[in-house]
Amino acid sequence: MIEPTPSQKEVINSEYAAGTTIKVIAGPGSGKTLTLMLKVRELITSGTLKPDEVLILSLTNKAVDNAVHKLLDVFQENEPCEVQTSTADIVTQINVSTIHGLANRVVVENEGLINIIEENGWRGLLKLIPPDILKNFGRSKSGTALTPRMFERLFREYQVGGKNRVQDSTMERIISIMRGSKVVTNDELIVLAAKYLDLARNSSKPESSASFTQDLLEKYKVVVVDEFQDLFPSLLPFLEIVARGKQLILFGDPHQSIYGFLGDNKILMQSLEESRSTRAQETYYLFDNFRSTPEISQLSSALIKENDKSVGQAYYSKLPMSLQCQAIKAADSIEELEIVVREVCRVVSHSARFSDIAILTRTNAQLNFVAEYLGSYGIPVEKLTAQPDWMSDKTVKFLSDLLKLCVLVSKEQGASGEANHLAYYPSDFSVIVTLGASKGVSNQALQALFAEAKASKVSLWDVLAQGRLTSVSTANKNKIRNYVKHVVTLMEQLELDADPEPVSLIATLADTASKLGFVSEGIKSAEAIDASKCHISEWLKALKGCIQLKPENVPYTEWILETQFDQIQAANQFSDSSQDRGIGSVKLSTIHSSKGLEFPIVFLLGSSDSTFPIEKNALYVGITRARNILYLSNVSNKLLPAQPLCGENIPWNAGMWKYYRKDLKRPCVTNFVTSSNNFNFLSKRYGLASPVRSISTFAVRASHSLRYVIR
Ligand SMILES: Nc1ncnc2c1ncn2[C@@H]1O[C@H](COP(=O)(O)OP(=O)(O)OP(=O)(O)O)[C@@H](O)[C@H]1O
Repeated sequence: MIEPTPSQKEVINSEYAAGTTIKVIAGPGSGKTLTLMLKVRELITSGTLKPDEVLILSLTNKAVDNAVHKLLDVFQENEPCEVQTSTADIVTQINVSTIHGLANRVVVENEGLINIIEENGWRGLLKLIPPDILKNFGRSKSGTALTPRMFERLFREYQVGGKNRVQDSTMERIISIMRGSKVVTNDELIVLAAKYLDLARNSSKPESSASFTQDLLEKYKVVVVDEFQDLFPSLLPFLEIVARGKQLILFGDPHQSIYGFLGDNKILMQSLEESRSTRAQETYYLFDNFRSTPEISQLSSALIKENDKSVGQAYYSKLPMSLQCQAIKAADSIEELEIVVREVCRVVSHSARFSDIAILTRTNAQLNFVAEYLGSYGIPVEKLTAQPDWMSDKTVKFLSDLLKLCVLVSKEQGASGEANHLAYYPSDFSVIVTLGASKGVSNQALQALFAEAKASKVSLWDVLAQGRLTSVSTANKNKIRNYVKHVVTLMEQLELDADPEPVSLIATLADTASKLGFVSEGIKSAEAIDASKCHISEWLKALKGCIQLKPENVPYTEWILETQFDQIQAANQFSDSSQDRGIGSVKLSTIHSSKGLEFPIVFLLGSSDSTFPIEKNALYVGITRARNILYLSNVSNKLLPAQPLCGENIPWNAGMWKYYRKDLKRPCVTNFVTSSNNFNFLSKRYGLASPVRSISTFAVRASHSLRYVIR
């Protein structure tokens, strides 16, 4: 059990008072996240607040995932509290959410199901633009076809252009399709949610407001925000209204602010603080560093050149590890990765495991290159992303889109006449996305059908279901009839009112997806199929959790779609096991996705192209992820001192390994081998036969160790 330091205790025991603000500023590894969890535990176990009066907000699904795990940990280690409720029950009642997830719940509650546009949505919308217009309208610099991502960027630029923008009929048409089919971007979601909260607050009959919206205004007493330095100005209207009248507790580290491209965090913080009516604010600092060795901490402090305020009295300090940070200098990316492979091999020949190691890059493209390169040596790797992989899996998304289509179409069919004759129908977007992703339906056919629907003022689904297909070719007709037939069967099979059981729900959706010839660009290899199966089973786990959180009067299928942002919390709380996934793999992450995490060994890759150096705060985040060993490769930043970076003979540094094993509570192991036979064996298996660099004794040993660990 961890004993909080005096400064952590001050935060944990700080007084609860409605309308006040508590700000906790602390460096990496100072126990911010832990203190946040202990503070929440204290508020609840002391009886000050009930679990359902606490709202914890994060920016990414991964951070929510992390927070739920940590909450479960801190409540589990607590002595049995007076309230006879199990840990999982208490944690279930605490609302841990992403800001966008919360905004989504408010909007859905007030205007029914909406679509938050993602890559498949942009791809679908792109299919509605005729080729001649597309040609003039947008093209990549290299002249290649417009990708959904490029289209999304153009759309954003157009919207930001405001009143001064030159009207573009295609963009205007896309905007009206989006409005009509309830399709919003993430930024629009925040604005809409703030609008509904404001309406509810000013309503003369508050009891008439929807209950989640009302709860958000009244039920919660404390709003805790983790990583406040990552908040950006467009979140302000929503945050300000959610936190009004409550105690707002903000944890963060301004030096770790790395989302500057979304807007200035300082502007948001200033406006947020000014908007608090009482303006009573207390600021606390945590000065300890439980994570990094003094050698690594020294390097990170040199980078930010801490000012007086943030240099306080540390209560706890680690002993030196007798190893300075390691500098890697390479002529190009290949040489850089050759050195990384060699060093990975060196450390795993000793007490390190592959899972101790993280390789951090600046961009996703670099990350993919590293994954491929290490993979070619047979080194197991695992990519970390800002949200769990299953949430962005294309197959999971398609199945979810199919479900949404069925729910929306059946709602529209059940609606009274007044809902008809709309310019666009909510189900239109789901048809565009699902029909567009099914095999063999051309863009021209989709455009013709859409035009027909608009001319007749009926929904796109009605055009298809009524067989008004005169404007499309015979081949397309057959595909579309096939699509309609399978979707109609799916709607019958799903029995939407009868709350289908999650396993059969997914099985039925998957069966229809295969009959529709759904092709996911991601699924081309056997490995990708395996990964997709794994993602579907994780989704299933989340859906099972969702059932347990569902209010009685909402149909299950609608609940799944409404809460899709929050399923991560359900997946965690109701999971049967908390097994360590991916043990034995080197973690690969962009610096951005590594936030809040720590690893015993970190390789921070720069780039051989020094014209684009890593931004200072990102470099700071990367460096401070390391617990024991830090390699900086081709990181050129003038703010870093030339010393104490140096190259050391790590394998023979016995004192360092002793420290390493003690710190990570590892048994003493030695994997040494000198026989070249092992290398010959491995060189065939892992393609080590003709390495770019000469084969040293280390390579022999490392190869042997690879064999051990991979087995
Ligand atoms: N009082 C304490 N005693 C011992 N270990 C502690 C204490 N407080 C925190 N730690 C440990 O320090 C490590 C870092 O803690 P935590 O992840 O909460 O830091 P953080 O401030 O949130 O870091 P970052 O800003 O990088 O996200 C964890 O391993 C945690 O268990």
